[in-house]
Amino acid sequence: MIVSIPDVLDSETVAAVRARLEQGGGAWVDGRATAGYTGAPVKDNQQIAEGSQLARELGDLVLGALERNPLFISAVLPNRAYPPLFNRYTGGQHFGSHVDGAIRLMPGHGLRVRTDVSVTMFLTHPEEYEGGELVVEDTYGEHPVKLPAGHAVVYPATSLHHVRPVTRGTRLASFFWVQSLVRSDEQRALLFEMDNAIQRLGATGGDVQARRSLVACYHNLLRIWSDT
Ligand SMILES: O=C(O)CCC(=O)C(=O)O
Ligand SMILES: [Fe+2]
Repeated sequence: MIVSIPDVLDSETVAAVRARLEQGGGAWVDGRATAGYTGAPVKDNQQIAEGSQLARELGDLVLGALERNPLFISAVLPNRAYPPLFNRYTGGQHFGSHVDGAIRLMPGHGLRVRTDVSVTMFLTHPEEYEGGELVVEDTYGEHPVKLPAGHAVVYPATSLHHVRPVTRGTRLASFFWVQSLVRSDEQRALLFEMDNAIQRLGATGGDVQARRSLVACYHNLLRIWSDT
């Protein structure tokens, strides 16, 4: 399930984050620093050094905004998140097809995060650069994603994906992974659809008892399918 989450960061916050990243100077390092042995040969970008003060501060801001976003919560059912990273592609840089590693060690914690959901938060406007689409591959084909600054996309970390070459301008983004309460993308998608239907029934003042039964089913499925 690929879900776009609009308006996570407002334009002032995007501008403030970008200003900090653009002054990042020496904090920008070769993106291969965090790539595994299949990702590294196809990865050509830069990232803010993992664990740096800048990545921590801006990462908290991105994560805080997503954790207050009802659509993100409903689609991802987050359990724990890997601290957000920040990347930059320019001058033809790209990231070839790869799958994200299943387990990541949280820097400085010794805690492991199983990567169920991958997140990209766009920080540059689509008109500012050419190319740079995040393309998620699944059994239905290739799905190119290029969203306005401040919008995020979440997609199953099980999918092969790539970022097309940025042939003009610069693409800035934040990206990270979430261990969901529900490991299976199929089960998460069902719960998401059910939650959407429940919200619509609430908004349209539909049958209150039927809605209550659906809410009970939602929670009882979550009880069966979740691990914490
Ligand atoms: O830049 C992006 O949107 C995704 C980056 C990515 O796939 C990764 O770093 O594993
Ligand atoms: Fe990736």
